[in-house]
Amino acid sequence: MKLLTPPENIDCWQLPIPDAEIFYYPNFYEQVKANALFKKLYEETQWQEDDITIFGKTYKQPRLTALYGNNEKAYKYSNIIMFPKKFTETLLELKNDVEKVSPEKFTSVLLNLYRDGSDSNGWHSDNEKELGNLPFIASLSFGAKRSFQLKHITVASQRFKIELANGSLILMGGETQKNYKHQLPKTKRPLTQRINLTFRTIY
Ligand SMILES: O=C(O)CCC(=O)C(=O)O
Ligand SMILES: [Fe+2]
Repeated sequence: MKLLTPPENIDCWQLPIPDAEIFYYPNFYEQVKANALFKKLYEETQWQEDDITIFGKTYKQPRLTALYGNNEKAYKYSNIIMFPKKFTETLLELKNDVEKVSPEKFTSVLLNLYRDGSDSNGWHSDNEKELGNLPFIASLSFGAKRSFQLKHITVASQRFKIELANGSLILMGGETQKNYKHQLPKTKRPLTQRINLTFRTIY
């Protein structure tokens, strides 16, 4: 797996990987602001712990989640249906900031809270039909730095990872969700909590 490291002092970096359009902003928020946002999001979010069913067995999802949006449309994945709560002021502020650099506007945000290194998010593409034909996703990270991995769906040798820093933003567009799966693996390193927000359009 190839580690991708952004050049120093860069605002926005396109990941050098084939068949994907991914842009990384290592310092979308400066550290003091990012820390304050972590605390706010941690406290304000109505976190839920869902069960997932895989091959007939039920497990606790290895993270806490929440869905907020400006429409009523439910989001279904891995046998879970989530119904959105109304955007909070904090979430609207973040959506507005992200939309300044994103070519797309968003209806919804899915939040993930990884409580420690044993919380994770397994291999998947964000390709549910309600996200449209070419899903565009903007992903903000706060708190502990975690490794985000990508693997090409048909070319096994194309595997990449990037460390997502506190206050960073990553945009995934074009055919990224068609050609790649991504994951946030468990790690044995002792880690503090991380909050991730993925802004999406749910049609
Ligand atoms: O936590 C992350 O960085 C990834 C989250 C993700 O892939 C998702 O919620 O679909
Ligand atoms: Fe995802």
